[in-house]
Amino acid sequence: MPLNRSTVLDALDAVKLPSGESLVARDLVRALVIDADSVRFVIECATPEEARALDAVRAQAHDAVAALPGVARVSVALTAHGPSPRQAPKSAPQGDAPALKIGRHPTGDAGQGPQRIPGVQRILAIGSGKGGVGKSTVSSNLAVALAREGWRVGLLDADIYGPSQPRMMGVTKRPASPDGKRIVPLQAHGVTMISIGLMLKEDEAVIWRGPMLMGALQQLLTQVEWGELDVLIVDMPPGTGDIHLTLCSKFDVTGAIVVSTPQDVALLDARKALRAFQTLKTPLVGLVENMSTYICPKCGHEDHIFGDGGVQAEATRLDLPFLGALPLSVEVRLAGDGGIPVAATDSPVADAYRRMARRLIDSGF
Ligand SMILES: Nc1ncnc2c1ncn2[C@@H]1O[C@H](COP(=O)(O)OP(=O)(O)OP(=O)(O)O)[C@@H](O)[C@H]1O
Repeated sequence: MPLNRSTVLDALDAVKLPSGESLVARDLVRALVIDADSVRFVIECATPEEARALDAVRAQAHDAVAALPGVARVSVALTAHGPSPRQAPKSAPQGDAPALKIGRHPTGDAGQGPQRIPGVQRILAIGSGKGGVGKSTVSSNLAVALAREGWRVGLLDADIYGPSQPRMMGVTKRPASPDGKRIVPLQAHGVTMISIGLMLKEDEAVIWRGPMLMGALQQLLTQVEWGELDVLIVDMPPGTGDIHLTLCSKFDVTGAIVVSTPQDVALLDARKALRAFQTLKTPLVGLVENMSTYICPKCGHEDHIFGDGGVQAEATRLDLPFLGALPLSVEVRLAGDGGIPVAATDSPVADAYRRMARRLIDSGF
């Protein structure tokens, strides 16, 4: 019997949960990677409590796969979608940083051209001209909205100097690195994610420049076990710099989205970000207007406090798709701070993200 995805899933189908259902029938198996004689996968539970209760199941799953002909190594990680209900995520990562040195000089691939990541269909960079316009908020919510539309989504927080995805996605667990080389990503709200913020030791400041920064990004892209993904969203640092250069020149980036608020000054900066992606020959997938209108939570009155329709007009001027406008809403901020992105809720803003995700999928980018 050849070792492949279906033989592994058949073996896992025989592993039963305490409820009597199989692991496969409950759809808990994620990020299955078969690499020659080694098999890796993740059992993703709904809550940390459920994950803790399944430790014995994890061991049975390990043994079931290890018993298959041709398997020499098995690695099984047990993760949860997100934090327990009612438990606010703590901002500092819990536990020790993984035994993996992150941050190094890039390894050479001179002359090979842009690299693809095995199993990853598309890489989508999300950038902005300046900080604070909501690029990370849009990245996490779009990731969740795409996952809710059925896509297999990865999220890489490449905002090296200000990683905010652990807080926004409610993840505080350290990623594991069983062999000091591969990094097992985390799961939250249906999204496979990693952030440089989860990889660093306590109090370790990132003071890297140039090559070290490029090497760290290269490690996160190539050493994380992303599994099969329809899209890997990369939350870029604001502005333009070494991370942009590395991502867009060394990797086969399918497209970029630029987020801006409607003010003229923000748009001026957004133009710089657009030009940087164009210079790097990264196709522009579209523009997003964040903090578009303000809806008063008390009276429902809608105000264009940062101006009106500026990003849409810019998209028309540049002949680029306009992917949508998102309101300035306290609910968005509270959701982000609480580790449950608004797109994971049933708020009207979640609907705006759902429409944006649909537009993106339908664009066939
Ligand atoms: N539509 C919105 N309504 C209300 N608050 C928002 C909205 N979008 C973002 N915010 C809040 O604004 C702050 C900045 O957002 P975010 O971190 O996403 O910006 P950013 O562009 O990624 O900034 P940086 O790159 O500097 O990290 C956060 O507190 C976030 O919760």
